[in-house]
Amino acid sequence: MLLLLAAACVVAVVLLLYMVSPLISPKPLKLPGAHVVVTGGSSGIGKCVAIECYKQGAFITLIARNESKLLQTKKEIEKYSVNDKQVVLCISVDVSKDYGHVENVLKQAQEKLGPVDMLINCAGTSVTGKFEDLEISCFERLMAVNYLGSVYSSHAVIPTMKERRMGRIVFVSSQAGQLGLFGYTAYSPTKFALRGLAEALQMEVKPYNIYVTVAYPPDTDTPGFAEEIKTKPLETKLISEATSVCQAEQVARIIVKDAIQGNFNSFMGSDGYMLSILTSGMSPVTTITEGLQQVVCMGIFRIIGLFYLGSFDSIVRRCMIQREKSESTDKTK
Ligand SMILES: NC(=O)C1=CN([C@@H]2O[C@H](COP(=O)(O)OP(=O)(O)OC[C@H]3O[C@@H](n4cnc5c(N)ncnc54)[C@H](OP(=O)(O)O)[C@@H]3O)[C@@H](O)[C@H]2O)C=CC1
Ligand SMILES: CCCCCCCCCCCCCCCC(=O)[C@@H](N)CO
Repeated sequence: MLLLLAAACVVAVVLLLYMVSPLISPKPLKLPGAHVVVTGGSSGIGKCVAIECYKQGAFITLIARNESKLLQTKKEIEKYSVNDKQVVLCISVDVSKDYGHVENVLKQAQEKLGPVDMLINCAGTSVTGKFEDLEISCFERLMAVNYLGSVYSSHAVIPTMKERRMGRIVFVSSQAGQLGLFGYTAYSPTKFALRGLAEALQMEVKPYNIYVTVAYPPDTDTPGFAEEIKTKPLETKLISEATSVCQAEQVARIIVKDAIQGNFNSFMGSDGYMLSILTSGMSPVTTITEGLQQVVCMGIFRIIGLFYLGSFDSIVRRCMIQREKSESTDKTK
């Protein structure tokens, strides 16, 4: 009886998804000649995203603070030109400080290279540490850069996208924006916040043919990651070993592909796949197969997830015992 009910449910879901499928599959964005803005485009994942779009014929605006890093990256990107009209524009601005300023520079970029077809919000930074060891200013700064920086840039380009009834907005979250882990009390909430923003915004702009993508990269080999690792607690390091470190080029390729297709979810690797199914919640689906996979796999992935959580808890406990031991031997010395 129960089995029959389950089967009926699955059939109903399939039918429903097929009914709404014309509404949920966007037309791919054409990159040749398109204007792509990449915040955080002078380093790491953002730089590789810019290169990937440039290789496919896009015009690029790079946004970051440090001017010399921007110019150096511009030169690097220009090596990959596919036609002699392509332009790489650099804008030095702090996306987290003054909304008026961000709005202004994006207006200037649109005057030079035309309306923005795709915005990739990649500017971001991380700080790890135990909750009580992190200064309050860290929480404020990370929220300002990672979350508000994405709000400001997106807010400045959405009106024109709505007028043109086309566009793509990408938010670069993190696997740490899908689950909370030891050491990420300041960072994770900023990445979870992007998901909430993306869901609400997607519902608003879908009728205008604008598609929102949230990317959840795992640890990725970038200058930012090299900086982060210097102060990572042992617990965070050990837990992060559950996934391997990705190459920025590979992460960028997947983000660009998903953004062009208008996929809401962008993940990397098998653990990324499991996490995205597990945390799909009430997020929009872009293909029928995606919805189906969520329905079918959610339960089994939860079981696998519980094993991961158990192993993370035991890492944290072991580290605590180890620490207490070494502290007490220190005292007896
Ligand atoms: N590397 C990783 O392991 C992962 C990274 N991510 C996320 O991906 C994004 C990129 O990370 P990654 O490539 O490692 O970072 P990097 O530190 O290598 O690059 C960060 C970029 O953002 C710019 N930036 C930083 N702060 C600001 C600001 N306030 N205003 C404007 N630009 C700014 C930097 O330039 P400048 O300093 O000159 O301003 C730089 O171009 C981040 O959002 C990060 O959280 C997600 C998952 C994993
Ligand atoms: C059922 C499936 C379970 C899968 C468990 C996966 C375990 C996740 C470990 C995540 C490591 C945190 C990555 C943060 C990356 C990041 O954003 C920073 N490096 C930024 O600099």
